[in-house]
Amino acid sequence: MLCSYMYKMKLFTRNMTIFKCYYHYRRHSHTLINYTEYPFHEPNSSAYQSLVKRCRQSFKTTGCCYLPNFISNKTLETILNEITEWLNKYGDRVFHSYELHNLHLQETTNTDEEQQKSSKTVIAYDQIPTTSLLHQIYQYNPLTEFIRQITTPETKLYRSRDEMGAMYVNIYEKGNQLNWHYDNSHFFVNLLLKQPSDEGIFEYKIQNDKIISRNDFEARGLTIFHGSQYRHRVTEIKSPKKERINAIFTYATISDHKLNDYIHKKFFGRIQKWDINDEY
Ligand SMILES: O=C(O)CCC(=O)C(=O)O
Ligand SMILES: [Fe+2]
Repeated sequence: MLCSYMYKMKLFTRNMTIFKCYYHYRRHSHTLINYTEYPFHEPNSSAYQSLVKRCRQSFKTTGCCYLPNFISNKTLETILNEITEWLNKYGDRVFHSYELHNLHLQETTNTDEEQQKSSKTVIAYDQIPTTSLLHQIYQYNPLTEFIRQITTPETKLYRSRDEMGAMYVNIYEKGNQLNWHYDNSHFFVNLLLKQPSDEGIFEYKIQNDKIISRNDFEARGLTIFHGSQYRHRVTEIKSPKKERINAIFTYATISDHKLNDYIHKKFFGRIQKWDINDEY
């Protein structure tokens, strides 16, 4: 009797262990982020701690921390399908921006100033459904905490509250580029979703105007870049069949960060918030 009871208990414990392993596997294998390389779910682990250290060091000394294979192939595929769906639905209501600007992304005022030409298509935050994978990644608290530890470990960091600029998707097609500039925000976080190997390349200038060309950047990679300190650009897409797609995640050290109407008009082509419910 006792023996049979103990046997059942043993079986139960074994099944529980199998279930726990399976649950852990499901949770962490079929999720958004590549948890094997980026163990955000185990912030106390030495693997996580050394990732933070390495990335912080790289951001501080070179202005750039690049995390290849940040999301899985499956996540990428779903995100790209979602973007195609939005583009089909929204048609020409996404913003195609054409800009002449100076190095600080302002309108050029005097004729001596070098004029920079930029153009791209933008899907704004209020056009991105809350159910989308991009939204889930942006809203993932451990990612925000990681970004804080890399960029501003001495202060708090919040996701932006801006209706259009908190997170947005940039699409560069033939003739598009983002010319040399410094960002208004301290840094940017960029999830690459499509990257041709030889066009639409992210470049930045370091000491003595030396240009660093990041030909090594690939779709699925995440970049944290000190855009207020380093002049940077995305080179022109020249071929008709190539495109570069990326999502920008915006953070701020204040809890209610919002852009003004002028910036909304300039970068998103409108002042009025998009009512996503009207479009479905
Ligand atoms: O699209 C990129 O990779 C760079 C974007 C950028 O420089 C910016 O949003 O300020
Ligand atoms: Fe920038």
